Order: sequence, then structure tokens, then C-alpha cells
Amino acid sequence: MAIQIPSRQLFIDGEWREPVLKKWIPIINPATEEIVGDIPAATAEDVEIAVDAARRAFSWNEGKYWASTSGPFRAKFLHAISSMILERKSELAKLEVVDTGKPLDEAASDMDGVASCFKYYAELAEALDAKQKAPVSIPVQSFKTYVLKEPIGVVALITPWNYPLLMAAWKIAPALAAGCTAIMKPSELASVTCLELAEICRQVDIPPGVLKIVTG
Ligand SMILES: NC(=O)C1=CN([C@@H]2O[C@H](COP(=O)(O)OP(=O)(O)OC[C@H]3O[C@@H](n4cnc5c(N)ncnc54)[C@H](O)[C@@H]3O)[C@@H](O)[C@H]2O)C=CC1
Ligand SMILES: NCCCC(=O)O
Repeated sequence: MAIQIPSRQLFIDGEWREPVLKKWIPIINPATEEIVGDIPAATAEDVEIAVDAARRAFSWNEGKYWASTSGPFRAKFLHAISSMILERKSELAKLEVVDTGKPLDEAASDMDGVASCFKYYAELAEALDAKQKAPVSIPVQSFKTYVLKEPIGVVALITPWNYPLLMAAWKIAPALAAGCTAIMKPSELASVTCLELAEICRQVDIPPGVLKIVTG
């Protein structure tokens, strides 16, 4: 399948960055065993930079940034990602075929799942604020009890090779919808479409540091 693998770097703080130690891992097409490109090989040095960026994105402006944006604000980015996945579905599916060796039909169906996942969590984010402080009935009159949902902070997401972008969506979409910032480490065996997700995030202007993709 003739498709050019885009040349990407690490996605940190909203921009592409070379890995500190300038190491790369070859991408091997399992169907032909040919080397078809490479991905950045991040090391601990890059992870430190990514964690620092994620902490700043979570809490800068005295904690009034991503973590305390409104659900609809966060949903706007998740909807935009979902739309762009559908726009690029055919290309993303082909990239995943070359990266994993799975059949094209299955890869295309995975891309529908990716788009649906971002849309689903966008809708949950939109509904989240109205559900905050939902009262809980307890048999004691002297307490007021309610449920408050708060983002936990910076989350690290490790995903597998067999559904590269779908499993990334399953982890990234809920984390971002909840107001967490995230560092994603795709499988070193299949990182290509996750790096394309980084490019999509860049194109939809997701605030810097909210999502980092660190391959290696
Ligand atoms: N594989 C699948 O079909 C599914 C996987 N998941 C979830 O995705 C995640 C990864 O799935 P696996 O099947 O384990 O994928 P996997 O065996 O492909 O491993 C994914 C990545 O984990 C890295 N890894 C392994 N041990 C590590 C460690 N100690 N520290 C840092 N990185 C490490 C590997 O280098 C690899 O890049 C898990 O949380 C799993 O529950 C969820 C649904 C389906
Ligand atoms: N269709 C993706 C399934 C992944 C899983 O549940 O293991």
C-alpha cells in the first residue's frame, strides 16, 4: 500500500520537538518487513520536559486553566478532533495498515470508533458542569452531601500496538473531557497514527501542554 509516512517529532507543549538525545526508532511494515520511516525515541530527559509542560497546563494561572475550564470549552476541542479524524479517515486507516499489518477494512472501522469516542466524551464534557454538586440523599439531617467531580491532574497513558489510535482515543478523550492533562506513550511498535493525532491537536489549536505524545 503506497502511502508516505509523515516525518514527525515529539509533541510537547503544543509543538514538535526533537528528542533530547536525538534517537529514532525505525518503523517496520509487518507485511513486507521493510523500514518505511522512523519515530522519535524519547528518553527520561524528554519525559521530564513533558511532565513539566503538563503540570503547567493543568494548573497555571492559580489552577484556573485547563482543569477549571468549562465542560463545553473542553468539548469544543474534542468535537474538532472527532471531525478531523473523519476528514482524514482514509489516510489514517492506511497509515495504520502499514504500521500494524491489520486489514484496511478493520483499520477504517477503528477510525470510525476513534471519531465516535471523541464525540462521546465531548458530549459528556458538555453535560458535566450541570451535574456538578448533585445532592446525595443520606439519612442524617445535619449534613449536606453532594458529588463533586474534579480532575485528578496529569495522567500518563500507555497504549498498545494492536488498536493504536483507538486505544489512544479511549484513554485521551475521557482524560481531557474530565479536565486532566495527559502524556501519551504509544506502543513503540505502532506510533504513527498517534503522532498524526498530535498533528490534529495542533491544527485544532488545543492549548499547549494539554496533550503530549511521547514516542519511544
Ligand atoms: N491490547 C489491547 O487490545 C487493549 C489494551 N488496553 C489497555 O492498553 C494498555 C496497554 O495494553 P497492552 O496490551 O499491555 O499493550 P502492549 O503490550 O502493546 O504494551 C503497550 C506499551 O506498554 C509499554 N510498557 C510495558 N511495560 C511498561 C512499563 N513498565 N513502563 C512503561 N511502559 C511499559 C510497552 O513498551 C508498550 O509500548 C493497558 O492499559 C491495557 O489495559 C485496553 C483495551 C484493549
Ligand atoms: N474493537 C476494539 C476492541 C478492543 C478491546 O476491547 O480489547
